[in-house]
Amino acid sequence: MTEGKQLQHAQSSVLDVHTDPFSPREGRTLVWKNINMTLKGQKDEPDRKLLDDVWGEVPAKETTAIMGPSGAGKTSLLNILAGRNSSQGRLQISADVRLNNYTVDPTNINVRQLIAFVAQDDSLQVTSTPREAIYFSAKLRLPRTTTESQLQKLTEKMIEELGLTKCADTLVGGALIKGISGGERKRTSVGVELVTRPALVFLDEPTSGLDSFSAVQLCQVLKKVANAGSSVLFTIHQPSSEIFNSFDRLIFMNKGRVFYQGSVADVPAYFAERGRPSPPNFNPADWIMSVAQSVPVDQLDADGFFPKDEREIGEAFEAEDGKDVLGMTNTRRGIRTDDSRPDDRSPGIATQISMLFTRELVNIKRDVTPLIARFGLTIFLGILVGIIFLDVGQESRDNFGNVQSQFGAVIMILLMSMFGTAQPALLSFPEERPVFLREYSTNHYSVFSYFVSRLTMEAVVTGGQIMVNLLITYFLIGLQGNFGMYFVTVYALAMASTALAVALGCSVEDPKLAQEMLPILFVPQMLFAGFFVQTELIPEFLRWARYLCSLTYAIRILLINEFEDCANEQAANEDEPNYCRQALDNVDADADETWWNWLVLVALFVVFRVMALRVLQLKSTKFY
Ligand SMILES: Nc1ncnc2c1ncn2[C@@H]1O[C@H](COP(=O)(O)OP(=O)(O)OP(=O)(O)O)[C@@H](O)[C@H]1O
Repeated sequence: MTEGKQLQHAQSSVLDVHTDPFSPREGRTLVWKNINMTLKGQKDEPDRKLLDDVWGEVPAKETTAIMGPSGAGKTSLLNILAGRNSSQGRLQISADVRLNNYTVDPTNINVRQLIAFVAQDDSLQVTSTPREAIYFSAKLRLPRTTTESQLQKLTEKMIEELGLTKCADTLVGGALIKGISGGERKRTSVGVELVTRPALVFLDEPTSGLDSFSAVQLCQVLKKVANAGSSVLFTIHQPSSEIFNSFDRLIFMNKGRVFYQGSVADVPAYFAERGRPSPPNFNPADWIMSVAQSVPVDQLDADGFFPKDEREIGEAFEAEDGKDVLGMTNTRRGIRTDDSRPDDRSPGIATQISMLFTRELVNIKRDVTPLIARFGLTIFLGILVGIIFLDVGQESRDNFGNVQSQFGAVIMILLMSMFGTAQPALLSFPEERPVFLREYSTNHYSVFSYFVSRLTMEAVVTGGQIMVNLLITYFLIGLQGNFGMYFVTVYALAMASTALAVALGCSVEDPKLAQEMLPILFVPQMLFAGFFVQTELIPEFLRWARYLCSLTYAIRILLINEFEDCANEQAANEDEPNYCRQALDNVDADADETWWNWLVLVALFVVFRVMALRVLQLKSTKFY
């Protein structure tokens, strides 16, 4: 070969490594023993052993299937190994799990991020297409040196291998948006994980919902991944004989115990030796399933099924000081091997934020109904309030009733903005939670990047919403305070309220529960703001709470903006009652302290945002 050709060859093989999802990789062997899972009985109930001394391994370069009757413990085992199940409540789990013979705690987020996990319920962004979902995963998880053209080629290859070409540009879809079929969604989830060339791949029932052709096609893809060096482990229900014979290894679970473990090729001999040979022309998978389900356990035990763990796996390696499992150094974004170079790092925070922000923009564009509803409602309520308080702001302020109506109009604008912006923020995270947790736990981006991209989007949408609200209400009502001051104050209140809403939203798992929490968000604000009940009438031990209510400060700033001039003018005429001053006094508004109100309003925004970020960080490491 000439020098030029050698160079060309070297360049093309470098390109292949980056564009081929099945390029060779260093494998990892996962070994486990003594996995027990017990459900503690209540009162006199006996304990229930759900997994009993389960042992096994997933060697590199092989596909291992977990099979067994319903309730045998397949999903429990897979979830324990993938760190998605741990002791809680009455459930007690103990396990000795080793990765390359280093003891690991699979629930540790750093270990979880080493495993590509495809869950049964695929949590994909509903407004993305399969092509976009796979590209998003590749872009954020592959080394930052991967070029755009390599990412595109890799994505296309993955789409082709998984038979997704026809639906590559159709939306994934969900409950309210029509999209690709369940099987296509499943294959997209698989593609999202495989595109990063992971060393460990776990899949929970990847073939369920697929037709037989697609199921075979998917198993071939998994086989290719294993051939490239990965360890592949998956649960499966009722495989056809073609699929069954395509696995390398089988772990057959029965009643929480290992019923068979070993090579698929050895299955017929194993059953024959124990007096249960598979009849000719019978799907071996169906046969072993029928033996496991129809023969009493005592009999199976006596026949020599349920093999004991006789492997000599020896002592686990000790992790070195300052290093985590596998002799790896723990870094901010997961575990990195010692020999990983700066170029191997996945993209930084700026790319993560820009990718997330762009996806959110596309999401809004494709699912525009919530945005239309949000702005539509703002316009409707703005017009309603504007008509009810039409020109009230222009009325003489020598009259108590007029000042009271003007006071009411300002409060209405603030309440409307607070409700209209905080409510969607409260509900949005619980809805996005499954996608966020999946992506975070598979190392797509940091919590901080997710948080900043969400905050930026919220800031833009909230700004627009407040502007629309004020353009209608301010002019219809005929308010006299400075318009710019109205905008910044209402905007600051909306951002502080959404900050609290986001903190609450991040702390609950269920969108319905988030809905139930709405009153907590608003009722205290209204109670402590001083316009329903005077502060002096609130029990002393509760008065401190008003300092936490952003509404209190926004009201003061806006009332000063609206009434301060008139309060000073009326003060010149000492014989007349000063209604503007009374309105300000009612809420303890003092023009000399405006800066203080601003300071607290901004501080509340910052404190609630940091609180939300912390809650999100804490919650994101738990994924069961
Ligand atoms: N958190 C839990 N609390 C109580 N029981 C549990 C829990 N998780 C699993 N189990 C019980 O453990 C047993 C094994 O459940 P698992 O979901 O692992 O079975 P499986 O083999 O995956 O079943 P299937 O094929 O039907 O999905 C079942 O009897 C189940 O009810």
